[in-house]
Amino acid sequence: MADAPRTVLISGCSSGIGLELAVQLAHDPRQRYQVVATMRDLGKKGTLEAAAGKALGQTLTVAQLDVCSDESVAQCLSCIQGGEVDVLVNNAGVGLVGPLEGLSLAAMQNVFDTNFFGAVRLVKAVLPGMKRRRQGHIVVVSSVMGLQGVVFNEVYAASKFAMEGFFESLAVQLLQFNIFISLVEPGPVVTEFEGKLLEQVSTAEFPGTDPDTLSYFRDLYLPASRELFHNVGQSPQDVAKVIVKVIGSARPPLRRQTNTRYTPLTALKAVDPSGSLLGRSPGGGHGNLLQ
Ligand SMILES: NC(=O)C1=CN([C@@H]2O[C@H](COP(=O)(O)OP(=O)(O)OC[C@H]3O[C@@H](n4cnc5c(N)ncnc54)[C@H](OP(=O)(O)O)[C@@H]3O)[C@@H](O)[C@H]2O)C=CC1
Ligand SMILES: CC1=C(/C=C/C(C)=C/C=C/C(C)=C/C=O)C(C)(C)CCC1
Repeated sequence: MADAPRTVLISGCSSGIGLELAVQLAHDPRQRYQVVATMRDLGKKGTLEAAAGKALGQTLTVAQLDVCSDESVAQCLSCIQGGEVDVLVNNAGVGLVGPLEGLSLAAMQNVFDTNFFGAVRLVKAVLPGMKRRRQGHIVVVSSVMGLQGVVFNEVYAASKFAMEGFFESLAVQLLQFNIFISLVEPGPVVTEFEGKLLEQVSTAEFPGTDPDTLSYFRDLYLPASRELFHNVGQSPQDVAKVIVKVIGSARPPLRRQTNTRYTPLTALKAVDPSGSLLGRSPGGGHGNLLQ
């Protein structure tokens, strides 16, 4: 007899990786999953529902969840049968880019509240149940920026480093409960993520930033970043496919990068302790970004 389907709770399913992952899991040919696809604003559920098609109401349900709110998390879990989540996917996330002097502390705190504390809040809510049942899987959509800092992404990278440190630490004590943690580390992915950042940058004035830094950001970083997304950016479908494999694995990996074309950059730390290679632009198109 087939095993009962596993309940998978995913945050941030209004677009991008979360949406694709929810749809792929819900269409699993062996129907191994009951997907609770969540988003903070249910007004955006149309795209997901259309992509889910016949799976909607069968293997996929949509629920409200703002990872920054205790009440919203409690309310969402109370709607899941028995409150039991077998697989939690911490996917919701926001970016922040630009010269540090021009970014407000409130904007930086929002990045940590969403990316780091949002994931911690959800884990605290589902972990007691997983421990009681002595099984579970927590998947974290981290980033290559959780392994390697990137110029003008200081706060976003710090939030992903924080996730890496937190979940790597937690993974050890959970092994005795048969609970696995997997940090998935995509490189650039072509989703609304980049568009949201570019929109934020196009209207931002970055007050208090000197002209040299502003020109470094606008004339060197932004074109190089666009080029990188264009040249090595993955589709959310491809990233979701990797996550589906990780979820389906009998012995899930602690870390999984999704883009082999980006991997050399994440190896810099190990091969170049001097830091002198860090500023070299891939392809040489923009010279050395640090000097
Ligand atoms: N795109 C990329 O290049 C990369 C992305 N990542 C990571 O992948 C994850 C998904 O991003 P991606 O699909 O690319 O981008 P999208 O912008 O398409 O998706 C982000 C999702 O997170 C949601 N979200 C934001 N804040 C909250 C919140 N407080 N509560 C619940 N949901 C929230 C958004 O909802 P809403 O629509 O309401 O804003 C949206 O559904 C993020 O963690 C990101 O850091 C990692 C590596 C690369
Ligand atoms: C590494 C690197 C660059 C930018 C990388 C970027 C922009 C990566 C984006 C990754 C994302 C979006 C991860 C999301 O979590 C530059 C500046 C092009 C050149 C110097 C080396």
